[in-house]
Amino acid sequence: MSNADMTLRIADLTKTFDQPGGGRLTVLDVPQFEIAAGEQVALIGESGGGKTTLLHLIAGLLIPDSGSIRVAGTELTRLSEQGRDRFRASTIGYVFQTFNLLPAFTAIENVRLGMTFGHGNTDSGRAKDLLDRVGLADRAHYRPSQLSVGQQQRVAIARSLAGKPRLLLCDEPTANVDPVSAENVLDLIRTSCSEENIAMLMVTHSMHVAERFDRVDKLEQINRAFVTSQ
Ligand SMILES: Nc1ncnc2c1ncn2[C@@H]1O[C@H](COP(=O)(O)OP(=O)(O)OP(=O)(O)O)[C@@H](O)[C@H]1O
Repeated sequence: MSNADMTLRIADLTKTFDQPGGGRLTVLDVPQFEIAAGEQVALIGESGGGKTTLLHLIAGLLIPDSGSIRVAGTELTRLSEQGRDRFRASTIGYVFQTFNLLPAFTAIENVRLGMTFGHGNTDSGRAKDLLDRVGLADRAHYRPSQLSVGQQQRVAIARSLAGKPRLLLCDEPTANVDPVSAENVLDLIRTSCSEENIAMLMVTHSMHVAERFDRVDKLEQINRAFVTSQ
């Protein structure tokens, strides 16, 4: 496929960390990893293998030792830290296992924050639509502590979509919610990405989640470095 058809294109990526006992640990050595526009990919792998590290690199929260990371045609490794922050806000959505909502703000304010970082001004209509889409129109003015855990995760999903990202990164988004909410969360993310043609990479430990995806990649298959904490 051509560059234009690829939302994510990684080449010859390496990432090492200092080890507490001295020396450096190579966590990632990925010759090639690509996600096409609108494609949905589940990433599975052993604990400590480097899945979260890979998501952080793609989000520009970490920088690699070497290699190339292109997201929607932009080479992240050429951007400054500020440039990466700006690019992330406008182009990448991130759903965390632990939601990361701001406790002092209501549901709708949390969703709007996903836009302020991206475009400077907020679109109240879209924030409302997103809360409606995740089934929380009647909870718009509740703070996170006044919401159930599953509802908090749905607010976090609405926030991640607020800036109209091209790529959504999800790190175990169903790990902390009950099985019924997990199904809802998964459906919601997948449907929202399909509707807005957002490419998506979801890290999961759950085979139940992974088997819902057409494409399931094992980190061990794309990563020549092999690290495990088990
Ligand atoms: N800042 C850091 N400094 C040193 N080592 C680190 C750092 N961050 C991660 N590592 C190491 O990198 C490896 C990969 O960690 P990472 O969190 O990416 O794994 P993971 O596949 O997401 O694991 P899990 O499935 O358990 O969440 C681990 O061995 C970890 O100890």
